[in-house]
Amino acid sequence: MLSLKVTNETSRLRAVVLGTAISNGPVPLIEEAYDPKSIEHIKAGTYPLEADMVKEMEAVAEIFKKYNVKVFRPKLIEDYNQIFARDIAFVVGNKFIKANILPDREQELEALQDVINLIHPDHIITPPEEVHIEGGDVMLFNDHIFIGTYKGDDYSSHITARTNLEGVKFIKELFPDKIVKEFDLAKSNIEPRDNALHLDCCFQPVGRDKAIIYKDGFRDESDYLYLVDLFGASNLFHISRDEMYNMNSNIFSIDENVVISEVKFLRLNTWLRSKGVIVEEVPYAEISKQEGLLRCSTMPLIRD
Ligand SMILES: NC(=[NH2+])NCCC[C@H](N)C(=O)O
Repeated sequence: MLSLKVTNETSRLRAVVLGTAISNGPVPLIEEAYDPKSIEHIKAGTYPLEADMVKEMEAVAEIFKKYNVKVFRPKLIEDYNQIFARDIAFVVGNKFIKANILPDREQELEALQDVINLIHPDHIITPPEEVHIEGGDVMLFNDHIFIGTYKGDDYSSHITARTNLEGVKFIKELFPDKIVKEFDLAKSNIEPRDNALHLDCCFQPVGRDKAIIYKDGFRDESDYLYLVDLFGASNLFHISRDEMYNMNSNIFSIDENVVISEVKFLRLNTWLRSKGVIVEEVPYAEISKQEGLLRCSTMPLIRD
């Protein structure tokens, strides 16, 4: 049995699911893609090659090995995208909450059955159908749960809006002792530079009291100011529109002072090191073409 425990984004990692790029399938048609950055690369003929993405993910697996983190991988589904393990389920405290994910991605959860079998059935939660929620939108910060959502009336026309207000309400009811704060995120089906696909595409805590943030990812300035107030302006690393597009907020913490980051995130990695953080660099630029990065492709099961 697995004793699940996750209460924040940065405590020492012990067990994690890492997605896989093996048998990722052929280049999707534009109408099959479900995020604008993939569409951009399909149109440009620069959609990432499976072999390159497999190499990038193996570099992450190596780092987990170095830090003695137990790694689970999904069972392979032939010709199916299983890179972004983060979104299909998520752990809050000792609960494993199955996501109600985009229908295009539904089969990804079945591939985790071997992991799910190791979890006490009382700790597995299946939300009702009206709840839309994906793990990339759920972020833990000790007594807080942050949730990315989209409050526009045109929610249903945005394939990039993945967590609805029913999802926020569901988490509030499930964890009455937590401070649940939702954030209304900028969405665009066509321009990846104006699209915060999930909360982790524009914000993420790092260390004990710091965070990476992209101001314009928030539709409502008061949501952004809530985080400025909570973390303190001097503890926030602000990223630009291009840095957001390159997914600088989507690094992944192994410990309060150890992160995995992309090798080309020079400005961010320099800031992290200046704060005493050990930065394990990996190439992840090919994966990033699908509008996800390191946090998106990992799902923590146990942290200290
Ligand atoms: N947690 C994340 N930000 N995940 C990114 C997932 C990207 C994937 N292309 C999708 O649209 O679903």
